[in-house]
Amino acid sequence: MPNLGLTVSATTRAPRAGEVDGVNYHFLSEDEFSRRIANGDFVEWAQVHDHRYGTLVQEVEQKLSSGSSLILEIDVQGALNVKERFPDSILIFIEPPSMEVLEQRLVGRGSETEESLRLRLANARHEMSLADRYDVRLVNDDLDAATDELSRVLREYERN
Ligand SMILES: Nc1ncnc2c1ncn2[C@@H]1O[C@H](COP(=O)(O)OP(=O)(O)OP(=O)(O)O)[C@@H](O)[C@H]1O
Ligand SMILES: Nc1nc2c(ncn2[C@@H]2O[C@H](COP(=O)(O)O)[C@@H](O)[C@H]2O)c(=O)[nH]1
Repeated sequence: MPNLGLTVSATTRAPRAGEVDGVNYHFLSEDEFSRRIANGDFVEWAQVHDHRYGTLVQEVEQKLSSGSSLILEIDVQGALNVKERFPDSILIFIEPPSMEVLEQRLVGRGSETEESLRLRLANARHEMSLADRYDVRLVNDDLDAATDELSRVLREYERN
């Protein structure tokens, strides 16, 4: 398995129950996020759903300097920007088995209002319409099977 580092993004979204600052995200105020943009601190950032999310240059440099390849878990806008800036990057589109299953999962998480649930589902539909711009598509039905498939894809790209 390749040596992989997962970057911790910055976001203006409020932490969910159990989320820890610096582990799940760097949780920033709107002002701080704007200041970081002006400072050139982001490799990419995007407005996703109702909040801003971005990949910090510092996170990327830190992980790369430790010899890791990087995984960015980011939205479609961010992914396409990264591909343009780093053409060697591999875009893997991880999709739910169906919109119904995605809705059940989001409702089960208990994190969304009716309004934010509708917004996330509409955005998911839009993101899925762009999935053919990705290098690989992977259906996340059974979690263990999807994890195995992701490992297989990563190993395959590591070899090439
Ligand atoms: N294979 C799976 N089986 C069961 N539940 C899953 C599986 N994969 C993800 N989930 C759960 O589904 C919910 C939604 O996950 P997902 O990553 O799609 O959410 P999200 O990050 O909010 O989506 P988005 O990228 O659209 O913002 C989470 O609670 C997650 O734990
Ligand atoms: N363009 C970016 N998108 C990001 C980044 N970090 C996360 N995300 C995407 O945001 C949504 C919502 O995430 P959630 O934690 O609120 O459910 C999801 O699609 C993430 O992939 C980022 O740094 N840049």
